[in-house]
Amino acid sequence: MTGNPLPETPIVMTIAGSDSGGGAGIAADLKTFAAFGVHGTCAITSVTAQNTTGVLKTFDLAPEAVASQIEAVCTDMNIKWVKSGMLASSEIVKEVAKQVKKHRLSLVIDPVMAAEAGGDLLRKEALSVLIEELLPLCKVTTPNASEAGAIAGIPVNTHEDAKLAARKIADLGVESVIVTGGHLDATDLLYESASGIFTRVPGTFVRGGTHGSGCTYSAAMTACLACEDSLETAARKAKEFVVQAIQRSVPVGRGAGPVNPLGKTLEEKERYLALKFVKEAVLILTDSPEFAKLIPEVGCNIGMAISGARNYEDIAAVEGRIVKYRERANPVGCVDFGTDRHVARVIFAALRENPGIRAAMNVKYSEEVLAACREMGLGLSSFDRAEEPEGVSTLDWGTSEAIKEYGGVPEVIYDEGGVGKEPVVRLLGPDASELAKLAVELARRIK
Ligand SMILES: Cc1ncc(COP(=O)(O)OP(=O)(O)O)c(N)n1
Ligand SMILES: Cc1nc(C(=O)O)sc1CCOP(=O)(O)O
Repeated sequence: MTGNPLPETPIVMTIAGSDSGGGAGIAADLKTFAAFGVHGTCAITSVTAQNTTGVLKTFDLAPEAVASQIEAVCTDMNIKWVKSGMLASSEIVKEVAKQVKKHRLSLVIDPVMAAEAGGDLLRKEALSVLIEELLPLCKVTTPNASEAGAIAGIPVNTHEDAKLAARKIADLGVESVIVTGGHLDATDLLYESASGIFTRVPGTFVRGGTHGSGCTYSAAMTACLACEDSLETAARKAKEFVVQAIQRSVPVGRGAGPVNPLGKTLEEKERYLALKFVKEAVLILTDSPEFAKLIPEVGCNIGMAISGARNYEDIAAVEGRIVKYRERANPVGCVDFGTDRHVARVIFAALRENPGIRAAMNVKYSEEVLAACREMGLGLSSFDRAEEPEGVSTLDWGTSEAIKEYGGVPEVIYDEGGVGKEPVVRLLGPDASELAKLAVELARRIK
């Protein structure tokens, strides 16, 4: 075969502790590496018994165990960029310095000292070893304000303090310093010692869900640098990445919620699948000559939600509905997110009861359609528009009423209409393409 070879996947490493709660340390780092599409490897320095409320115990590994892990990976794989996180003890810091020199690694240091929720992660006496032996070997270090203050020996409460601290840290022999701004405001400060230039990297301040954000930020920097981004580009991408990972934090545990580095990747996959299922459904409906007779006067739509859907933008459906034209079903517009309201309300009411029911569509009401549904063994429930209280959304209220009456989400929810309101039958199920097949089968059973 000829043609260009695929670009090599960069291989990176994290030298850090494990967090049993899955929020920080190597868990955050490896998820972040995966989200950036680089191959992540790890050398564990310490096993922490940790959760969202803090660090309960730490079990530091012997320096030889850390060295062995680095050796195993570096003698087998082509590694350039590595990051360090929790280094725990002077002995481990010294060993990591030895390995960085031996394997000529480009190092990003996240100078982890303590966990946000409480618990020391670097012994007091190890700080001077970190300052004297490891920091001079690194390309970039990413302290937060309090870590920058501890290294520089000054309190860091303002941007001017952060600038002074960054210069002092650079004077230790560090090429670039990024004082991350989560504790001051949302702005990070990047200092490049060769040029003496400061660059501000602004971000969005997000409250809560920040456990593991420092680890995620430095892992994102490492991944971007391994992909040959410039320092400033890497700093901007890492900032953007950490903000969206905090925004997607999942509420686990009773304390500081962990960041969710893979949240966006999974959401993108969900969006791809929802679009795919609805597009398949539209093809099934438009390819079937029988289906046209099930299209109501108001038109029909079919929609599917991504998992964890929160608003209309999380539901894919047909823009402008599906209408009957020349005795065939025709989509008016494209399948896209945020295009539908009615079917979306039905889906949201169903999701509240059963998160597995993600798709709905409406079809023409008739006694014959209801009889065919019963014949097919589908579960039916209904609501009466005459009983609708004032100030509610009909479909939100009506679907919930029908679900309550049925004791779960039925496959079919209908209403018999009202003054100026066409009666409608709605089909509900886990995915849009199966619903479309069901609708075609229903159409075949009626005249
Ligand atoms: C094992 C381990 N390593 C590092 C940290 C600190 O992580 P960080 O990203 O700074 O987040 P917080 O813990 O401060 O929320 C850790 N906790 N555990
Ligand atoms: C008009 C209508 N009524 C429905 C019902 O369930 O009562 S479903 C439906 C079609 C979907 O409409 P849109 O794409 O404008 O949200």
